[in-house]
Amino acid sequence: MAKRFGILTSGGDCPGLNAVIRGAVLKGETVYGHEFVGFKDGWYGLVYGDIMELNRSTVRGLSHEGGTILGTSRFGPYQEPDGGAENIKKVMKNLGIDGVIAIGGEGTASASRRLYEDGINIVGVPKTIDNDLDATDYTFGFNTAVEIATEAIDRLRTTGNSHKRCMVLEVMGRHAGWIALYSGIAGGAHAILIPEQPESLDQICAWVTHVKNRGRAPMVVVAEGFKFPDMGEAYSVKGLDGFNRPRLGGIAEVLAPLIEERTGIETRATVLGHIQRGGVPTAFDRVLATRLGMAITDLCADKGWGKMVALNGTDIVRVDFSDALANQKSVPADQYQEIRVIFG
Ligand SMILES: Nc1ncnc2c1ncn2[C@@H]1O[C@H](COP(=O)(O)OP(=O)(O)O)[C@@H](O)[C@H]1O
Ligand SMILES: O=P(O)(O)OC[C@H]1O[C@](O)(COP(=O)(O)O)[C@@H](O)[C@@H]1O
Ligand SMILES: [Mg+2]
Repeated sequence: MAKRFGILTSGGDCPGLNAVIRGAVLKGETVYGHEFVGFKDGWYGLVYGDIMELNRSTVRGLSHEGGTILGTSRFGPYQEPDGGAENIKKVMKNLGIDGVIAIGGEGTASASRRLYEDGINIVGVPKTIDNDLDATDYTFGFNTAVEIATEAIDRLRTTGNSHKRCMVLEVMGRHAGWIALYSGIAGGAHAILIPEQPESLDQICAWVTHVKNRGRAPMVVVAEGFKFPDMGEAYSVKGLDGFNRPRLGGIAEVLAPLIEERTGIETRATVLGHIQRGGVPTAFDRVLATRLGMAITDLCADKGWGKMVALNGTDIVRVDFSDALANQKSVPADQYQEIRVIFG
């Protein structure tokens, strides 16, 4: 019997979300005869039954479009006064929805696990540009973010060289420094600073000075979540997000004047911000997202509630929400050391 599934995108947006939606709807309709709706603005659409129809024609040409046609938010499914599993079950029943497909990061997966434990038919697709979700080798959106950050480094290097300045580029990465590490390696940065590995100002300035003494313009890449050894929390001056977590961003603006003061080298900071999350996904991300979207309809057809699809090597596999949430995927110390030896 044909089934009807509701798709939502939750948390920070990320290039490739639309490709997942398209992959799911195309395969679900073609192979299983399933029907789909989209919940608008993340969990909000599920809690309030705010939906849009999804079918072959509404997902046409979507795989190269950034953002999410469904909208996203940091609204929580248990948010008072109307959230909670019992209300959601009623909404699903009224709309004739047999299962929910939640596309999101670790926050969305935590909420999904809780809903699953409370009796909701729900499956997940991992997304985050930060690439910090365990149980999947890569998340779509990450490759796109790395490409954008690498292009930014290339551009900063030419202007830095012209003025013989030290250039500091800040990229996203709340808990994990994957974007900084990959773009920094690709762009030949002279120092890469990540949340997992505190570095002292003395050490950073020693690298910068060494580069300058060789007649080069120093290029430093820093993740927003980077901390000096004496910092308890990452730098945050922008208040809280919709889920009451500190909004990060701006550590490059702190670091640049410190470098300039300490080394005497003129230094400029650039905060790349949401440019990393916008626009057209790379081919790699479109392929990964489309495959995950198609695989999630197989999971729905098999009633694999409580699970997510994930990339393992070149295969799309199924993992429990709990396994995906057991660990955060941080940059391992040895991978950082591997590149750190050539800093400066
Ligand atoms: N443990 C949790 N229990 C219930 N809801 C949660 C939980 N963690 C996150 N959420 C909800 O899911 C939303 C998406 O999570 P968030 O961390 O913001 O994005 P992402 O899913 O991209 O990591 C949050 O803003 C919050 O409303
Ligand atoms: O400005 P926003 O939308 O609150 O999000 C900023 C955060 O979202 C991210 O881009 C992605 O995080 P999530 O994947 O957990 O949503 C982080 O790198 C960044 O700290
Ligand atoms: Mg998150």
